[in-house]
Amino acid sequence: MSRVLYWFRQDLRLRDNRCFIRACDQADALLPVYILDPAMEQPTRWGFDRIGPHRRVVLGQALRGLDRQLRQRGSGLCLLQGQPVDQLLAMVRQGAIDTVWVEDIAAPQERALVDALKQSLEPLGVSVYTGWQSSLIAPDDLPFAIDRLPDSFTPFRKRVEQAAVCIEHPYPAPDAVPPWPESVPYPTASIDAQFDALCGASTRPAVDARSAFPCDDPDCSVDEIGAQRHLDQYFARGLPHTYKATRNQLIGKDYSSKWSPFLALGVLSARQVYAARQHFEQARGANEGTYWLRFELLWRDYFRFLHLKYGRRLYHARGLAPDRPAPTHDADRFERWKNADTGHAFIDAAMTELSRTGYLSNRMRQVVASYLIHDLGCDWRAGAAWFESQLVDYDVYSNQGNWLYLAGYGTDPRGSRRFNPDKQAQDYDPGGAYRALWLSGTAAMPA
Ligand SMILES: Cc1cc2nc3c(=O)[nH]c(=O)nc-3n(C[C@H](O)[C@H](O)[C@H](O)COP(=O)(O)OP(=O)(O)OC[C@H]3O[C@@H](n4cnc5c(N)ncnc54)[C@H](O)[C@@H]3O)c2cc1C
Repeated sequence: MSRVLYWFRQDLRLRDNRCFIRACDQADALLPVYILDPAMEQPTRWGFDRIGPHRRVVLGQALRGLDRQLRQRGSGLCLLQGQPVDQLLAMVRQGAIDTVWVEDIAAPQERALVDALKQSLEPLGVSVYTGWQSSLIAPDDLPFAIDRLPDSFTPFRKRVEQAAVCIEHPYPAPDAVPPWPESVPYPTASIDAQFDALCGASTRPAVDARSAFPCDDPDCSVDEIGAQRHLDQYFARGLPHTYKATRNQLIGKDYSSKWSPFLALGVLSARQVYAARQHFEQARGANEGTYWLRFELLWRDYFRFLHLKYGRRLYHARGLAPDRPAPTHDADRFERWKNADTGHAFIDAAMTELSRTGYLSNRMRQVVASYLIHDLGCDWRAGAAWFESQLVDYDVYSNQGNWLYLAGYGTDPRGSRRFNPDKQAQDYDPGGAYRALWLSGTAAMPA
């Protein structure tokens, strides 16, 4: 009799969740667990909450959705709160668990937790298995070993494209999930009540009708069913064909795919997105828009592979460029940036959008990050931490990689990247509609 515990982290889905499928195959009894870690409730070293209100909303949606999927298959989600290793150790004892499965996340804190878990459990005879599954391309399918990953994106993309690397098909969800171990009782309260009790239902942010990704709208629900619905409507409306032309716009729901919140919580896999895109190209034709979506997914992979190659070094103040001067910081300027009070209308509009909605276009992420680092002289790590707190699509790899890249401590061969905010406003908000939307509500504003 094999009793397995599956620890869900950034993979809150059943479809194309290879580690979960393997755990199900192996188990006679299986306990699916998610842990709310109090470390995430601690303020950051920069003095604000590590998880802001919009991130709590999407996490709640994803966990409720996962619980529904599990219940439909005769199981359910065991929601715990506490230090993860302690919690898992207690559940292993209570459930007489012999095997733990968890997705591999190649970021230092996430890896340290798994290392600590192995140290606690392996002496007890409990095996801990990890599996890599968050990239589009499996690392073993790359045309080079990971330590030979090119140090900038373009050669990486070219080599992957030249090698015509094959992308695996997504796996279906398991039809049934093994029952919980008998010694672990199902909770009496619903997952809604548990989540609200643990995370505080009263802290829900107000709905903002201007949002480019209104996470309170049922159409945007960040769970497995919502992800499929979102994907279906995006392709059905032919939006990939216009993606290249619209991707730098700033207002509305459709200028970019808005796949990122689903991917970040893991309610959708990159392979599912890719398969849908392939199907769309076969049925309705490829063009530069469909190509460019693939191109962006390769950026997402690139930051993942950089973590596999460099790990902890990406978290040093000077990242991959130890010979460059260390970042400077000014706490007062940082506060003003974060609170949309810099006096630069384009920047303040974006920082308002971010804190009101938890989403920001890629263009404005680049502009405000560059402004913080290169115009205000602040530490990129403070900016990265603020994005981590706010973004509904926070993804450790993409966030760290993009901030490092803009600060010039990453892999960009051109060194640091400054975006001139006045020119950016002229180019991307020539009529001032974006600034008007976020600074005064509605009225158009001169450039
Ligand atoms: C400073 C900074 C921080 C960022 N932090 C995050 C983050 O925490 N989480 C996150 O998912 N993305 C992050 N990005 C990347 C990018 O801004 C978002 O992925 C994108 O805006 C999400 O919207 P979308 O899904 O509509 O993207 P689309 O433009 O429709 O792109 C499709 C998908 O490609 C991927 N992608 C697109 N651009 C990038 C990129 N530059 N880097 C990595 N992947 C990309 C995403 O998975 C995205 O969902 C950051 C960018 C910057 C400049």
